[in-house]
Amino acid sequence: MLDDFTEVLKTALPLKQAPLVHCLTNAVTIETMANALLYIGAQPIMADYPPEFEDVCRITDSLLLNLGHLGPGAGNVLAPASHYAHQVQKPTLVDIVGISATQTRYDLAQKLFLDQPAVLKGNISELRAFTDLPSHGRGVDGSALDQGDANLIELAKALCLKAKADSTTTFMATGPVDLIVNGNQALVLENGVAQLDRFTGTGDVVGALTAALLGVGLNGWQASVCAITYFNLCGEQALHQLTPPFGEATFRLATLDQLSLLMTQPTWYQQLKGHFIEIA
Ligand SMILES: Nc1ncnc2c1ncn2[C@@H]1O[C@H](COP(=O)(O)OP(=O)(O)OP(=O)(O)O)[C@@H](O)[C@H]1O
Ligand SMILES: Cc1ncsc1CCO
Ligand SMILES: [Mg+2]
Repeated sequence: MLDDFTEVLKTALPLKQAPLVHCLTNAVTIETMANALLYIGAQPIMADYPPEFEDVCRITDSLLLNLGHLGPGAGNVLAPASHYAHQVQKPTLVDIVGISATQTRYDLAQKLFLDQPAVLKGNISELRAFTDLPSHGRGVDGSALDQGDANLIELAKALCLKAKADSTTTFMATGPVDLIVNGNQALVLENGVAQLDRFTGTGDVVGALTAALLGVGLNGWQASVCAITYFNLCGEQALHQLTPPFGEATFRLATLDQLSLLMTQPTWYQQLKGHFIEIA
């Protein structure tokens, strides 16, 4: 079954057309996100002024809502964008950054979920908070204490319940290993390197890549597997190419550089590592 995904990866990247992605995102990593989209051959538009939403929605292929840095009146920005996209069936990704930290983010995440985004993502600790499981998340960072096989199965089951029968949302929980849940299917992805946890915005970039892939017609499940695997292989390749000693900033740049390079290697997708887990 994992072979089906290698086929999706192989056909999805390089992109055959450039999706235009509407991003409502945080001020910390906004530039990294915009450039990451350009590096993979997509196009970003950052527009967070509600009167523009209708026009922007008309020209864009997907919507990304990132809760990372809520400004005054954020509820009046993210929720209307989400409702509008839902009405016109624009594929949407919600990144629930920091929801273990504040009640405001938790409430907003639950509200946005009601609009049935194609993908709802966060790190493993954020997804545990979203499903009301105990979470060791701190600020916007996930905790290794929320990893481990038993925790992953517990989270997969909670997400399954959360989704209910008619939901089409794919859930993505990132960390040292990543969990993807859709309906009663759960997949654990195993690519990546520990250094990806040492610069900010790695999860935000994975969200942007996923939104771009939704914009070219992949479903939530396919887009999630493809985005995580591609980004994590970029990290693996960066580490492989650097000669020690090197600092975190050098690793960050090398990883971002791989966003445009890795897909030019004809067999990049063969490095996908993962396995399905039983949650029935
Ligand atoms: N220890 C690790 N080993 C392998 N891959 C990792 C590790 N930590 C993170 N990653 C990868 O880095 C990406 C981002 O995951 P992470 O859980 O750190 O996101 P995040 O906490 O939302 O990040 P940010 O808040 O900085 O945007 C994912 O693709 C994940 O697989
Ligand atoms: C550090 C930080 N704080 C809010 S958003 C963000 C970037 C990671 O999402
Ligand atoms: Mg994050």
